[in-house]
Amino acid sequence: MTAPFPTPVADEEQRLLSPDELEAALRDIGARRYHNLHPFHRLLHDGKLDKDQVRAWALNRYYYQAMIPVKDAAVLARMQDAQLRRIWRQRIVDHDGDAPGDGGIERWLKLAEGVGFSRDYVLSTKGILSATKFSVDAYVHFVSEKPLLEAIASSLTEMFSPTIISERVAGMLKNYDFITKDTLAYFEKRLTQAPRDADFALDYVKQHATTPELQRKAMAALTFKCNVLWTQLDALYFAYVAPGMMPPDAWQPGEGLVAEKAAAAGGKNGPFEPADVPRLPRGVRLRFDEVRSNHVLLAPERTFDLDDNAVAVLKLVDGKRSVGDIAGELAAIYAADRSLIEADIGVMLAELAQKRVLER
Ligand SMILES: O=C(O)c1cc(C(=O)O)c2c(n1)C(=O)C(=O)c1cc(C(=O)O)[nH]c1-2
Repeated sequence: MTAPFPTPVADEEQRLLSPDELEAALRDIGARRYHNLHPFHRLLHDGKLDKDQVRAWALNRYYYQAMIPVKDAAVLARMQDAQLRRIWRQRIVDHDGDAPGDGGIERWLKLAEGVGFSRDYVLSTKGILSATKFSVDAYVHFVSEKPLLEAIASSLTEMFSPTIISERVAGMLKNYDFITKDTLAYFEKRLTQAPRDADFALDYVKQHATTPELQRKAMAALTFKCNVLWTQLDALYFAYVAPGMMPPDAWQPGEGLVAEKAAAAGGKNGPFEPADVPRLPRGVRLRFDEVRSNHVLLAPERTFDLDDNAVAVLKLVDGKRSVGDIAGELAAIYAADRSLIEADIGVMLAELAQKRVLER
C-alpha cells in the first residue's frame, strides 16, 4: 500500500549546517549534476562532434549568453542594498560591455561567426531550439520570482565553470581544425570573471542561509540551475546527435551561414567535384521501401525519400567510385553528356551532404 503521508524529514536533514558544511553540500550537488557530466559535453570536448553539431551548440548557447544580463538585471532589481547592487552590476557590464563591440555577448557572437554563422541569423534567434529558450527563460523567471537568497544561490553553478571551461578550450583546440584560439576568446575572460562572481555569491549564501530551511532552499536553487544547464544539452543531443530529431523550426545544417560560396570554392560545403569520392556515412543505408515502393535513404531514426535520379546515383555510391566515375557510367547508360551529369549530381550530392546522409 502507498504511504498516505510523506516520509518525515530525518532530523539530520533539519540540522543547521555550518558554513563549511553548507559549502561542501553545494559542491556535492555540482559534483553530481553539473553539465560537465552531460554526454553532449563529453562529445564536444573529445572532438566527437561534426562541424554542424558544434554549430548547433554555438547557436543555442548564444541564447543563454544573451539572456544572462537580463537575468542579472532581474536579480539586481530585487536588491535593496546599494553596495550589493554595485557589486552585482559588474556582471551586466561583463556581458554587455561598456560600448558596442565590447563584452561577453559580443565575444560569443564572434564564436558563432567563427564557426560560420551570419551575425544577423544568430541575433534573430530564429533557429534556436524551443527547449533551449524554455530552459533559459525558466532561469530568468526563477530569479524574478524567488527570494533574493535563492536567486543568488542559483548562480552558484559558476563555482564549477572554470574547470569545464579549461577542459573545453583545450579539447576543442586540440580536436577541431576549424576552431582557433580567437574563436574561443569568450572563455578567456570567464576564467577570471567566474571565480570572482562565484566567490561573492558563495559568501553571500553562506552568510544568509541561516536556517535549515533556507539552506535547503539554497541547495534546491543550485539543483534547479544545474537542471537549466542540463536540459539545454538534452535538447541539443536529441535534435542533433541521437535520434537526430530536429524540430520543424530549428536550425538545419546549412542555414544561416555566411560565405557558402567561398566555402564551396574550398570544396567543403559546395557541389561535389568530379574527383570527390562520395560515400554513405556510418549508419546510413540505401534500402527499397516496400510500402513506398521506392528506394529511400535510411539514417538513424530518419528516412529520406529519393527521386529516380538520386536513386540511380546512390546505387553507384560505394566509397570507391568518384563523382566523375559515376557520371561516366550514367552518361553511358542514358546516352547523355557526362559534364552536364557531373554538374547535376555534384549539386544533388552536396544537398544530401548538408542533410548529413552523405560524405566526401
Ligand atoms: O561555459 C560554461 O560551461 C558556463 C557555465 C555557466 C554556469 O555554470 O552557469 C556560465 C557560463 N559558462 C558563462 O559563461 C556565464 O557567463 C555564466 C553566467 C552564469 C550565471 O548563472 O549567472 N552562469 C554562467
